[in-house]
Amino acid sequence: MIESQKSSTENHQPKLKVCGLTDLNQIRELVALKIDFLGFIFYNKSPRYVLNHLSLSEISNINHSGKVGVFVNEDLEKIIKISEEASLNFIQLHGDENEDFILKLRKKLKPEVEIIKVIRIGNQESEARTKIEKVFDSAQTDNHQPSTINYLLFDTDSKAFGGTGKTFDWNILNEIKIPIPYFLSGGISLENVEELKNFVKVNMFENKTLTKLNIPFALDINSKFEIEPGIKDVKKISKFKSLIMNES
Ligand SMILES: O=C(O)c1ccccc1N[C@@H]1O[C@H](COP(=O)(O)O)[C@@H](O)[C@H]1O
Repeated sequence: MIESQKSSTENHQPKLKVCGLTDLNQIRELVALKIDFLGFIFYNKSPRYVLNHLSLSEISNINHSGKVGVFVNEDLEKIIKISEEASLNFIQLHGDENEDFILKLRKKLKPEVEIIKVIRIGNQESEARTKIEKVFDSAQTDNHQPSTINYLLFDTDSKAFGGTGKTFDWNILNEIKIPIPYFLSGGISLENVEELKNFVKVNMFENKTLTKLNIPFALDINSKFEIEPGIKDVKKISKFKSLIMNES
């Protein structure tokens, strides 16, 4: 486990990712706010498609160690090229990428670039469990390195893949053993912040039989903190951060 994973699970304070960024001034404000992860969407069907607004070299010049590129069923060579030219630190696979693809990607990516695999959750706990097990079972049978996937990210299932602003039932995760740190995503907003804090607390104090990793490693916010797609409401993000960090 890398240092950043250790510190977050030990102090139980989830980190924060803001996704769908397209504006350099806003990115500077978020860097000043010490947001842990900055998400850029490289899916051209998204209304937050970053390359309509910023070039790869502009993204590369952003001085931050948590730059996440979000891809949906993208060509492997294209992910590698974008990852290198934009100096990304994390690759978020938000589509139906299979284990074979992920292994090939791992081999071609720079070793320091980490992989976040998204699992889209519907209404069924059993389905969520199967999806998680599938990712890790095949990793073992194929002799994959344990570090092929560094993080999971749970988002609400949808035909649009992501950015729907819809939540799933987080309690589905309560009884599932999640083997690596995860990002919690999907419709997180100021309106469900108390519910969210409660979810984190339940996993911290009541699920003693489960690993501490069941506490989200990071929270991922997006469409519920926007003025329009890709343009964030930085004040709202700052308020959310204070509430989550118990600063107010
Ligand atoms: O935001 C998008 O447009 C998007 C499109 C395709 C795949 C992922 C996308 N965003 C990711 O969706 C989740 C949740 O967003 P929301 O809070 O429900 O709006 C987040 O992880 C984004 O990375």
